[in-house]
Amino acid sequence: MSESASSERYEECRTTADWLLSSTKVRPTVGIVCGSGMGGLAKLLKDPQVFKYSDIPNFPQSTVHGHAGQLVFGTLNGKPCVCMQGRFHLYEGYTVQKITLPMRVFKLMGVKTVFLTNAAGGLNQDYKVGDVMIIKDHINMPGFAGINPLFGPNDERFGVRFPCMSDAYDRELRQLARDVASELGYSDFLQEGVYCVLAGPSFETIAECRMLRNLGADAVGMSTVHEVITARHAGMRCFAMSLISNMSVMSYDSQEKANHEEVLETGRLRAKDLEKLVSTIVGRLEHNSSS
Ligand SMILES: O=P(O)(O)O[C@@H]1C[C@H](O)[C@@H](CO)O1
Ligand SMILES: Nc1nc2[nH]cnc2c(=O)[nH]1
Repeated sequence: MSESASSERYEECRTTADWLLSSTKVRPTVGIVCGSGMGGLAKLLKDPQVFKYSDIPNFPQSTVHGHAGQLVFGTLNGKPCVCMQGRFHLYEGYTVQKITLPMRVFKLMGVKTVFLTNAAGGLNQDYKVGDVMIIKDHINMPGFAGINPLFGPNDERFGVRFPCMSDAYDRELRQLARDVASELGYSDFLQEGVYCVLAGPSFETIAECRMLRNLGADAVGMSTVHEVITARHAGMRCFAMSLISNMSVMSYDSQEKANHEEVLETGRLRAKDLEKLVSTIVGRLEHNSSS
């Protein structure tokens, strides 16, 4: 990508952010990205203002069942928020830069903290379906093949050329989440671990699951990491959680088969708990963080 193409990308994000800021009075400091089947979070926003992705300049469209495809502004527990009810994935055919455009738009709208949720397969055999895993670190598999949202000329208006990723998942927010989960009586299904992103859309083979587990991954999915890299590059704090929607198949004797319907069904079963967890954490942000 040339310098001028990089500059065009900045202008593209600026146009989108300006269009949104002129269309709503909400000035969000918190950005939320809903994972597969977890769009209900957006319904918690008070005085919601909804924009279909198809009406937002430069926004991609959601093509996946369980991702409604709209941006919702409002307040959550008193905090001005913008919530993506549906995200974009590499396997939909978008470039990694396009699927992460909303993070830069968040930044240009004034967002300080980003909350991300996703559905993921459980690789750690101590996990069970319905567990919620706070992400403490990630493995960016597409990154090993050169698929990184920061590839190409760096635009200093967003961030530095070589951003640190050892602090990608905010330590304070993870502690806050553990405290809130304990207060809500969620400790029995709370985990903390490493999320590995693959490009999808095919689910993993048994050999791939075993390899990922050996590499240190606790859960595997198809999202979040690109968004986190882009958000961290732009200086926003990140907190992310995986809902373990299915257990990865690790044995050749197993008859289990990963499928999207099970992913959405687990989302429905755990939806209320996830919503309560995220909204309570958001409500407490100012007591525990600078945002
Ligand atoms: O957007 P997320 O990461 O929650 O979506 C996961 C990964 C695939 O898009 C889909 C597979 O069921 O769910
Ligand atoms: N790659 C991957 N993504 C998922 N999203 C939800 N479950 C899974 C899974 O088992 N594997």
